[in-house]
Amino acid sequence: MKIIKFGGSSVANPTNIKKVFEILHQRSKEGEVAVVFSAFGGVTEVLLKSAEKAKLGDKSYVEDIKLLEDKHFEVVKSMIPVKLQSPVLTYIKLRFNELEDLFHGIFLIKECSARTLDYVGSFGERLSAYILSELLRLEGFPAIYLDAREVVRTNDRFGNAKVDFSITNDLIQDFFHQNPGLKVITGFIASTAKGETTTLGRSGSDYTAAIFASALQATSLEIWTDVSGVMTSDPRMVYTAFTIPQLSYAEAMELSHFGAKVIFPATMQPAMKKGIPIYIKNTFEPENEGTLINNDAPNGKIIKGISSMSGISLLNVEGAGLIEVVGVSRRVFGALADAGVNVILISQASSEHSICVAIRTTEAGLAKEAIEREFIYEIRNGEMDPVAVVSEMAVVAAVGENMKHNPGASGRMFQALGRNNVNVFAIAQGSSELNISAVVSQADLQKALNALHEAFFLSDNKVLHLFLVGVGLIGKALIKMIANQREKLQRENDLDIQIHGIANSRFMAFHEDGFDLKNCPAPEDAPEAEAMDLEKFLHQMELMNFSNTVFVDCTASQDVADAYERILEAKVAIVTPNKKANSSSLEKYRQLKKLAYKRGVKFLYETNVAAGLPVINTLQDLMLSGDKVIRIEAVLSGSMNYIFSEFEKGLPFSEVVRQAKDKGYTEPDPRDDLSGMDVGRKILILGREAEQELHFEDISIQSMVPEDCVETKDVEEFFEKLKSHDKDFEAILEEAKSKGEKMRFMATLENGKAKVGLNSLDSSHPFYQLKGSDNMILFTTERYHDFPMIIRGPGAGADVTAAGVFADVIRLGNFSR
Ligand SMILES: NC(=O)C1=CN([C@@H]2O[C@H](COP(=O)(O)OP(=O)(O)OC[C@H]3O[C@@H](n4cnc5c(N)ncnc54)[C@H](O)[C@@H]3O)[C@@H](O)[C@H]2O)C=CC1
Ligand SMILES: N[C@@H](CC=O)C(=O)O
Ligand code: NA
Repeated sequence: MKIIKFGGSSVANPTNIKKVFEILHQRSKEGEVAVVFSAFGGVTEVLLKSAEKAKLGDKSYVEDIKLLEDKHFEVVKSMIPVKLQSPVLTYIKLRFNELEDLFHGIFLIKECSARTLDYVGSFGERLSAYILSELLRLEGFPAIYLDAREVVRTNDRFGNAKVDFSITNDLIQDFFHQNPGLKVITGFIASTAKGETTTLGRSGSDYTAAIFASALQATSLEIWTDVSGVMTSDPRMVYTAFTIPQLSYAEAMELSHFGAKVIFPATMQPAMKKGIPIYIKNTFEPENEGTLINNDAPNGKIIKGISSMSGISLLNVEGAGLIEVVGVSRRVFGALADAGVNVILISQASSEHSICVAIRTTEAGLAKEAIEREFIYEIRNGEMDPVAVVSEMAVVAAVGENMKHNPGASGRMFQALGRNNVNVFAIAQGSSELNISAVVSQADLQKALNALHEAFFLSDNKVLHLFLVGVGLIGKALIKMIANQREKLQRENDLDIQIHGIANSRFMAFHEDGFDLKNCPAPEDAPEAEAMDLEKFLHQMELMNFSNTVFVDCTASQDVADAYERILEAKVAIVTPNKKANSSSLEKYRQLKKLAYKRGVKFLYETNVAAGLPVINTLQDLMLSGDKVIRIEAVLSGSMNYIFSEFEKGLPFSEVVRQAKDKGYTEPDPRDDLSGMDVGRKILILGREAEQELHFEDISIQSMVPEDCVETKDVEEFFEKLKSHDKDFEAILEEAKSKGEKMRFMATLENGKAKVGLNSLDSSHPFYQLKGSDNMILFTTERYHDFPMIIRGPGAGADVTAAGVFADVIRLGNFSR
């Protein structure tokens, strides 16, 4: 015998009911079944609310009841042939006549006792199970309607009655013995010995099913609902949550105690006692295996699920007067119990200085008052502080039997929370080691759940959540590279990269699950694109509150760079090719580094200098290993090197500058390159990385921008004007040529002073050989003294730059968890 229970959503309308029949056809082929039904979706709520309305003298209950009647009529009219409808419609009509009388009575006397309310509530299941039994007969099942009030005996605690199992079991067994056929049972309702109607409380229909399963020694109990079993976490907050295939009874109890409201622990009790396996299945996705709850859930992962509870407040009872005083906790919890406050979590440190309890925020005022009343004298005498209440809290809990055998569970849990900047306010773990709970702020809940979910379930895959500002040349190339490498990274590096936010200077867009990177839209073409607003962009990034969030700045914008402090402060890592932050004031540069360190996040900017060439990392390694930089000589501009080496071939200067821009070597505004500003910024950054106190004013820069080209209204006009100077540049070229030399735009740094400008070099100089967008950096240090360390290669362009940014992102993967 198998007991199968369908919830309200499974029988909410004819379409759903047909799905239920398919399942029952299939199940009854496998052996004997009995079926328990809830009321049609939403019916019980309306009944109870209408009773409340009637009690308050609100006549609109009449319409509510009429609508309910229609709802039931409709099911019959659409599912039963006209000729056969009459007796079923009559049954419904009679029940609603009864209901009308009942409500009229409530309306008149303005009173509705718990007993009456149970009677009102019983109509939902009585109607649904009766109608469904008739429908099942038409479907060819030998269906027998069973009003559970005939067999389930309870005491008279109306609203939440206690079952008398010895009588109930006998009655159920007798009924089944005497009535062969498919029993179609009303969930939720029962009766007292005197025949008064009672109900079984929250999730009462599940309980009914478990009672029958237990009485009949069923082989299994199936609970069919609208979700595919118990999930690893709340899928509305954790998009990667998945169905847990198997749970032990204890694990299911722990999980459902918190967020996972698929089953209600008490309802499992009768089935659990008999060791009957419980399946949680989805009526709308019957092929999904769902969750099996039984005694021998295999222990694979360290934990089975992560649940949560919102709307929590923390009460802190604290004071020197508590130390080594016996009976304090009895008084605290006694006061709370007397006030009817439910305690969700308790934590007391061994110093005994404070006791901390988590309760529902709705009960916080009451709780504070109750404790302060109890300790009125201690508080007056200053032995104890007034009770501190912190609201807007939530509880997250990692649940699983396997934690008993795994010392690393709490380490992993708190590491994941800490790394993601989730502050933990209180911790509790029972000695059963089935559950570790932490109290966090409500604002951090989603991040906490995701961080834990990743740490425990996706541990084979770290996920970086990117927010990319500046989808220009470099930004686009970066997206393409990530798209192409993503699978390999997942497979071979256990790393996944998702992009949740994209922006250019005009538009921004977001995607909860991450954009489809193979077909990533431009920000302006993305669904729900909106005008770019940096403040809003950051706010949205913070709201999404992912673990391992990375802000990628591929703009050349000062405004974006100015936001880095705030971003690091929020424990979000930054990767950027934008030089503006590191080349602003020395204090700012130092402050950003300090902040990143303090907040435990990375700020990576390898592409600030020489694009993807490993210059910054190399210099940092030299410094960390104790070397000292004596001199840096470098060609640091890909565009300037391209311009001056291509120019030799005979094209007009302005034309070559345009080519450099078209090839993606220049800054968004090529005057930044020609003016030496870009190289100035780079040598400044190198100097600072070499631990020198370098300010921008310490750099002398020779600009190559003719005076009348400085103030042009846009880049086009600049190119126009530049043409008129082609002759001047040719003259410079001729002079170098006449000496057998080449022009190189260089930067040098020595003795705390930096110089940037055009030099004419003979063939003995290492820079003489440079071609195209090449950069070359010579580090003369204490260790590399006689011969400098040399780094050379293309130092500008979309691919080499995006690749450098990408490498920084991948590097972050090594730090994250
Ligand atoms: N092109 C190259 O070879 C190299 C470039 N870089 C740096 O990479 C950065 C990007 O360069 P490119 O992609 O070539 O420039 P780009 O002009 O093609 O792209 C810049 C993007 O940033 C967006 N943007 C500008 N201000 C913005 C703001 N306030 N908010 C949002 N978006 C904004 C623009 O709309 C554009 O989409 C620059 O900082 C540049 O110095 C670094 C190394 C090499
Ligand atoms: N415009 C720069 C590239 C970015 O740093 C260059 O030409 O080197
Ligand atoms: Na670099």
